Amino acid sequence: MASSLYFSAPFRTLPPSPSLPKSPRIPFQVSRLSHSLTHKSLAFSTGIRGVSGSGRFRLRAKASMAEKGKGKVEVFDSEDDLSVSLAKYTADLADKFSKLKGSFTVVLSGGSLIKSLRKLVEPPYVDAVDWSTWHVFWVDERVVPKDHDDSNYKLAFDGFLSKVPIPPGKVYAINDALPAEGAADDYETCLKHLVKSNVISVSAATGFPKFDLMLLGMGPDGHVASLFPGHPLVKENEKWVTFIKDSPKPPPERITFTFPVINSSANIALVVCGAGKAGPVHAALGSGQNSDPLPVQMVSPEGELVWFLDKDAASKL
Ligand SMILES: O=C1O[C@H](COP(=O)(O)O)[C@@H](O)[C@H](O)[C@H]1O
Repeated sequence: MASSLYFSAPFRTLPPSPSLPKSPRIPFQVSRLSHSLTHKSLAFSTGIRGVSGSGRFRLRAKASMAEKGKGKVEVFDSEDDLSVSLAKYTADLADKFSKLKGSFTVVLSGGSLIKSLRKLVEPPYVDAVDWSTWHVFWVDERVVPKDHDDSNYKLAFDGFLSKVPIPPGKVYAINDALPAEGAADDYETCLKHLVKSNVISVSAATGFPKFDLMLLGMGPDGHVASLFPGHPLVKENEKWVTFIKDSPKPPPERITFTFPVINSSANIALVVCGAGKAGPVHAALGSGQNSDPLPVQMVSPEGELVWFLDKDAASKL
């Protein structure tokens, strides 16, 4: 299973793996590629074939991927298979951090990511996870009321948070009564309080908050959070949380974590599905180089980066 690469201790409260859904990951070949990518000294240039339910595809990796620390790459036959593995990965990390320090700080995106978390709110995880230790944040949020259809909070509440017993006081939504700039400042102040009270760790390397896990989606243009290609916000390197009033994707007003915060994370999962996103995935993981990197290419955490791709998103690799 993917998670066995991370932890030697099994997730004790869960049933033994035979009763869990079988690993849907396109097996072995991709797993070997993934493993190799974590070894920076390993120089290789290889074409790797995997056979999925619906045909043959090819993954190609070069030494430069490993050297640049592009992370581990997991490719799944379908989005459904991906969601099974993402649930286990998230539950394992929650278990690890909760045992280590009594809490688990997790940052959500909006968009399709929330649907891909659906297996986490089903058995066995819904009953086995200790939800009381979770602290939930948003990597970006649209400046709309919390009950608005564009709200990332509403999306997460409807699809995830309303189904699990995370204490409401540990779910940190933005203040939707404030305009964009005020909401960003307010959220940053909230994070600073939580750092002071040791709920959120700090990166010794950067001084920015260090979340245990960020679950990031990616748009078809290669944006992550609300950091869009070519927008000056991608270069923000002092603020923790900033705002945008001219988002190319509606709604225009949003707040977003900055790259120094994103990249101080202990773990990042980049969850990407669909052929419409294959181009940016190729830009990030393929062998070519572009002079003006897409935001997704700027995701480079001090901890572990794992790509969860369905085979359509990986189709250009
Ligand atoms: O606007 C946003 O888009 C991205 C990507 O969304 P997706 O539906 O294409 O997966 C999302 O990660 C971000 O949180 C959201 O505000």
